Amino acid sequence: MKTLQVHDVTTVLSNKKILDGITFDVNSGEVMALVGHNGAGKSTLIKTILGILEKASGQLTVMEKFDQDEDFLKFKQQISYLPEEPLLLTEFTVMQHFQLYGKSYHIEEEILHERIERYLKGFELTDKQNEYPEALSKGMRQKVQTICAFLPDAPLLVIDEPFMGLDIYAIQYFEEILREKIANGTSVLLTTHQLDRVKNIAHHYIMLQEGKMIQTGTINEFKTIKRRREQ
Ligand SMILES: Nc1ncnc2c1ncn2[C@@H]1O[C@H](COP(=O)(O)OP(=O)(O)OP(=O)(O)O)[C@@H](O)[C@H]1O
Repeated sequence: MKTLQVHDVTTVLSNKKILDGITFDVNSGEVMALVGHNGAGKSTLIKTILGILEKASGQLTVMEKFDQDEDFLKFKQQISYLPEEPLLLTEFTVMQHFQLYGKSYHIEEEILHERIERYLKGFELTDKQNEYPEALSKGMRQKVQTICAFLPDAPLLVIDEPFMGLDIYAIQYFEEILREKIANGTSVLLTTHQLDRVKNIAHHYIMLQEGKMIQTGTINEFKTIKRRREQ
């Protein structure tokens, strides 16, 4: 099953082509890493897939049936997103954020509570569940945002720079949950500046440069290229 199909996607911002003819698939249970220098177009690609930015042309399909142009709501419900910086709502407590995600993704009440309890414990946030974001540290806010992204069983998980702001224990727990999800068939599309940190999770990579795909392959191929360059 192709969880995500990106076909000839072009994005134009301020009359400039920021993404140019991007085409790739992510299969179920597969992890795709987007790499590239600052300004290569990684965030633009993610925002275009999520519909935060409008594509100028091309086609985006999830689960081989939900087209971004035809049924945006269904398309979006198949995707869970973890941004690089937490996007929490100041007027909602930690628990209220989780309930909001539960409602948006139609998560069964019992399952939702089980997951909330498990992730709060894993990220050592149980005593913070009734706090508002302003009472949390930056890392704690990122943990809350991570839990929000982990709660749904969405087939595609999009992560902008994983592990951002998390301590070593939180990174270990993050990886544990991520691996569990991947083993259960979740596909992951992530961006990273440090492929070394995700080389044991990712299966494939795409290298972007000035909005174009200049290289793609398996992570093992990437490691070989990198080694050759370093020799
Ligand atoms: N709203 C905008 N209007 C015009 N140009 C933009 C806009 N947003 C981004 N860009 C340009 O698009 C290009 C790609 O930016 P993008 O943020 O996608 O890169 P990135 O690969 O995510 O970089 P980084 O690694 O620094 O996060 C850059 O040249 C940037 O200046």
